[in-house]
Amino acid sequence: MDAPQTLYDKIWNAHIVYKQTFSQHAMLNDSLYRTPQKNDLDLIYVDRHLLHEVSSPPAFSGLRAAGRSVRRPDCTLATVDHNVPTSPRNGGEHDLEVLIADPESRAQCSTLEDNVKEFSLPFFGLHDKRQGIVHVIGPEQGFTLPGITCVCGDSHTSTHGAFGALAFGIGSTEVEHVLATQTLLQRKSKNMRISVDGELGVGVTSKDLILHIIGVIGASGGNGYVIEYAGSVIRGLSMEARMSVCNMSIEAGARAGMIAPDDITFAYLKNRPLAPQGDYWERAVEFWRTLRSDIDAKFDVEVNIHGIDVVPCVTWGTSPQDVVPITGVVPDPACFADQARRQAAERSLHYMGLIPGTAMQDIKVDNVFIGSCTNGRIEDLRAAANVIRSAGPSTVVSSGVQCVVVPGSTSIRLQAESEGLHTVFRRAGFQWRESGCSMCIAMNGDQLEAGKRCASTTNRNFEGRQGAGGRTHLMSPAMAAATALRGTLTDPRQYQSQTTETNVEFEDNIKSPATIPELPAMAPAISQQVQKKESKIFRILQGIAAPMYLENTDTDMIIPKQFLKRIDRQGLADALFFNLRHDSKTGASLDFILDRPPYNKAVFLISTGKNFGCGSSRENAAWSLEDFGIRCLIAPSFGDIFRNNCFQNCMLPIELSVEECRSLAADAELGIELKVDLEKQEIIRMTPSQNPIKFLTDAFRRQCLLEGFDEIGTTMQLVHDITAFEEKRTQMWPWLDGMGRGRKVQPYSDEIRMDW
Ligand SMILES: CC(C)[C@H](C(=O)O)[C@@H](O)C(=O)O
Ligand code: SF4
Repeated sequence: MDAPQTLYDKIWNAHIVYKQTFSQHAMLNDSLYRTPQKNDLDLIYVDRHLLHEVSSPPAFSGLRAAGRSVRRPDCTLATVDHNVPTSPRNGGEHDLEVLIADPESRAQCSTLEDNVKEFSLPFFGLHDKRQGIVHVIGPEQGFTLPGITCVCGDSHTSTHGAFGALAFGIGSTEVEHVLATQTLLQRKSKNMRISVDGELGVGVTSKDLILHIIGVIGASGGNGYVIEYAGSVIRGLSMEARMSVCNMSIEAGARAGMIAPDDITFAYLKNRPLAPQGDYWERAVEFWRTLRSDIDAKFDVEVNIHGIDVVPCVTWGTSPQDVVPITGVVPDPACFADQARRQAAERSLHYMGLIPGTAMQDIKVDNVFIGSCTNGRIEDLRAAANVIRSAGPSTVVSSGVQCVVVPGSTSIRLQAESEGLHTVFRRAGFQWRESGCSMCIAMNGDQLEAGKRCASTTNRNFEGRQGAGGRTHLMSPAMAAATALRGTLTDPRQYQSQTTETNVEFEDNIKSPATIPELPAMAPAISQQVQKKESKIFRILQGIAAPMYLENTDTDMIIPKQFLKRIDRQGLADALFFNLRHDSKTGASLDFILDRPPYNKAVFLISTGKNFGCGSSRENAAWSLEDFGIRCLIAPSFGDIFRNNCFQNCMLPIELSVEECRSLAADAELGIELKVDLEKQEIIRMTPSQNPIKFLTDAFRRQCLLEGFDEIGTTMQLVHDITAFEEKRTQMWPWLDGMGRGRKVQPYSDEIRMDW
C-alpha cells in the first residue's frame, strides 16, 4: 500500500514532470559527486498562471529576446491592478494617457497591454468589468480550481490555496520560465498543519484568526513549509474567509497555504465563468472530493489552536507577527526574552511613534483603508458596512479621519453597488473608489503621508509600505469600520454587528460581449540547446562583508515600491535599502552601513536575523543588491521567493546557524574579508586562525551557478516530458484545457473575451 500522503504531497506528486536527480547531471565534474548535497529540485507542471503589470515586463522581454513563445495561453490570465487609479474611470474611457497620470505607472500598464497582444493572452484590462486584483479575479472567475498548481509573480498567490490548490508566488525570471515552458523547477517544502478547533467567538473574523496564527508561529514560523489549515473552525469558514487566511500564509513565512476543498468550495465555484461546466463539472467534483490529506499522513510540524482563544486583534509594530488583542496595550520591548526580537520591537515602536503600555484603543488614526487582496471582497465590504449600519443611520466617520473603500475587483464594486453598500459608506463619509491594490502598496498615487497612521485591512505593516514614513495597523474590515467611526483603534464587538462570514454564491452581473480573437491553444514546442552564459557563472567570491542585525528584513525594505515601476532591472543600486539610507521627510543621508567604507564595496551581506528577504516576490530586491555589488547573502533563513530570485540572478544565498552568522558578522565588523568556494561549499575567513565553515546548496542550482546554465533552456530540453505530461493531464483533468472548457471546445469561448 502507498504511504499516506498530505494534500500538498498529493498535488505535488501529481504534477511532477521530471525528477531531477543529482546523478543525471551529465555535465558535472567529479568533485561535485563527492560533495554532500541538499534536496534536488522537481520540474512541476503549472496549471494556472496569473500575470500583472509589475512583475511581468522583464519576463516578456526575456521571452522576446530568446525568440520564445508562450506555451499555454489557455492556462494564462493577465490583469492590471497595482498601478491602476482608483478615481473614476471616466465611463469607459480607454486611453491610458487620460486615465493614468503617472508616466511610470502608465508605462507598466501599457507594456502589459502590448505584451498580451503580442503573445495573444487573455487579459482583463482597465476598462474590463472583470478587472481587479489578480488574487481576487482568479477565484471570482473560476480560473482558480481545486487540485491545480497556480503561480503568479506575486507573493499573495497563496490566496488561491483556499481552494485546495498548490499556489505560490514566484519572481519575474520564474514568470518567464513558466511562460516559456508551463513548468517550474522547485524544491519541495515540508508539511505543516495548523488545526483550529472548537469555534470562533462572536465578532471574531478570519482576519483575526490569521493574525492570531502569525502571532503564534511568527513571521518566519512557516519558512520552508507549506501550511495546511484544518479543523472545525476552518471547515466552518466561507470561501472568502478561507482566502483571507491563505492569503496571509506568506506573512507567516510559508511557501503556500492550503485548505482541502469541500461542499463550500464547490458551491462557490459552481457556474463561475471559467469553472468546468456540465459533464466536466461532475467529473471535476468527483476528483476534487479525493483531495484531502490521508488520515495517517505525517506532517513535519503540527500546530493546534483553540478557536475560543482567538479574539479581535490588531498589529502594533512593523511585522505582521506584532499582534495584540484590540483590548490590549502596546507591549514593552523588555518583555521579549529574545534579544533580536527585543531590538526589532524597539525599532518598530520608534517607527510607529508608540509608547509601551498605551491602550491600543487609545491610539488615534488619520486614515482608514478598506480593501486589498486580503480583505477587498464582497463579504469584507458587507462586514464593514454592517458595523456602520449598526452604529445608526446618522453616524459618520470621526472628524479629520480620511476613510477609503477600494473594492478588490470591478465586479465586486458592481455587486456592492447593487446591494447599496456604497451608499452606506458614502453617507458615513467614506470615499468609494474603483478597484485595484491602491493604498495596500501605494504604487498608484493613493498613499499615506509620512507620520500618518492608518487602520488598514491589508496584509503588510512593513516600514514605508503605505508610503514612506507612514504607519500601518493591520486589522479586520469590521475593526477598520469601527475605527473610522471613533477615530481611535476600536473593538468592533461594541457595534455588535453581524460579522459572520457567509459563503458568496456567484451572481453574474456582468455579461461579456462575444468578440473573441482567434488564438492558438498551444504554442509549438521548441527543443533548445542548453546555453551557457559566462556572466552567469559563480565559483569563487572574495571580498568585504557587510553585517546587518535585523530580523525579518522584508523586500519592501530592500527596495521600496517606487522603484518597482522601472521596467529596467539595471541602475537599481541607489534604490537598495532606500528608506534605511534616507530620512523620509528631509531625504538626508542616514549613514547606513552600505554607505560607509569599507562596506560600500561589500560583495557579501550577512544577516544575523532570520527570514531575510521575506514578503513580496519583487525580483527587484535581488537586482538592486546585485547592482550594488552584493553577490552572496548569508543568513539563518531566507524568504523562499527571495532565495529563488537570488539564484536566478547568479547570486548565492547561504543558510547558516544563527551562531555562525553572528560570528561572521563580528568578523565583518573588524573588516575581515570572506571567501566563498561554491565547488567545495565552504566559506573561508581571510584570517589564519579560523576553520572554514561548510554549507549546503541545492544540487541543481549549484550546478547552474558553477556552469552558468540557462535554466529555461535546460527545461526546454525536456519538451518531450512536458508534452507527455500534458497528454496525461488532458486525460485526467480535461477541464483544465482551453481555459476551463476542455480542448474540444474552443479555447476562447464567448465568456472569455480578450479585452484589448
Ligand atoms: C508587486 C508584487 C511583486 C508584490 C508582491 O509580490 O507581493 C506586491 O503585490 C506586494 O504586495 O508587495
Ligand atoms: S498585497 Fe496588496 S499590492 Fe500585493 S497583490 Fe495584494 S492588494 Fe496588491
